[in-house]
Amino acid sequence: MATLKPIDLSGLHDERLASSVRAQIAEACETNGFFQVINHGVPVELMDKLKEVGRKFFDLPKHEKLVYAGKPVLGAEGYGSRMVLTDSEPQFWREFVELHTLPLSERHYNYWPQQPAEFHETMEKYTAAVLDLAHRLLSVISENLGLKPTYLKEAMGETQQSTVFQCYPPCPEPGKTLGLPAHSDIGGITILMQEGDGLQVAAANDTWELVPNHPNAFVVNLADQIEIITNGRYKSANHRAIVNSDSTRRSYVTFYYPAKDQKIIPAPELVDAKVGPLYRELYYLEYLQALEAGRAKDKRLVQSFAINNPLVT
Ligand SMILES: O=C(O)CCC(=O)C(=O)O
Ligand SMILES: [Fe+2]
Repeated sequence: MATLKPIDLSGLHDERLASSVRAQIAEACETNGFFQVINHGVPVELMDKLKEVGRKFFDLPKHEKLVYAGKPVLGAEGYGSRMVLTDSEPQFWREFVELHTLPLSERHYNYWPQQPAEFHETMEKYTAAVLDLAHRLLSVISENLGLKPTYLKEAMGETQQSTVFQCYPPCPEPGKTLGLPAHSDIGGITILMQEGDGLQVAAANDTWELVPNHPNAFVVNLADQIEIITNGRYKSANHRAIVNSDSTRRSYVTFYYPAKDQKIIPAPELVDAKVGPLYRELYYLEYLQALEAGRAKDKRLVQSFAINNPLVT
């Protein structure tokens, strides 16, 4: 499992190893689109620094964090918290800060914490390094599919990027809630680092498989728009975050996704001429609207864009 044994990306620069690394990425993408990477080119000191500024922010008194409170609407930015225990629907047990970083015009600095003082500079450096990693991964993934290296990047148009700092405090009754309920990511590709175990990905027979925390590794997962663009060759897997009773867990999640007016189309090269495309064309805005209208409980959101096809489950 590529989530258990991280893929060593340094091999991409070594002629003798590159094809094996590419094959490992292809296999992970075909399995469930979840894998971990090490030696990925993002400096470890920068990863540690982002974790440090995140931790220092969450450790501030509540009233100082509320200065950055976001509005409860889709695509909102800023600080928020939801701590719900219930016997019925899975709920949230988390604090978070969500910040847009790209395009530059979407950086709303009023939501960016002023404390700790190094927050802004660290965010800027970290998200630039993670953007570069996203582009390198998208290029390998495109080539693995027989497409030109820039295919997936271009298919998503002008890059949008945001980072969510997630903080899951200890929970007195972890069986009665979830950090984050099951979902697939709606954008293109997600790059996450975690502190502590708690991320789980859907496995066979309605079970959940832990994505173990490897220090200095990133967890990469493919999201819904990649599923559509690859015409279902690569799936966007459901995942969730569980909580525990004795320690705080944090994760730092960077989303890469299309602009609202970007048209998303299954790559013609990946469409079987006899079967036709498995998903319909859409503008990304329609996807956001479908999300806002509510996810169907028993199916993944991306299935509502499938063209009546039993191959899309
Ligand atoms: O905290 C985690 O490990 C999962 C976060 C996640 O899935 C998300 O933010 O979309
Ligand atoms: Fe997610």
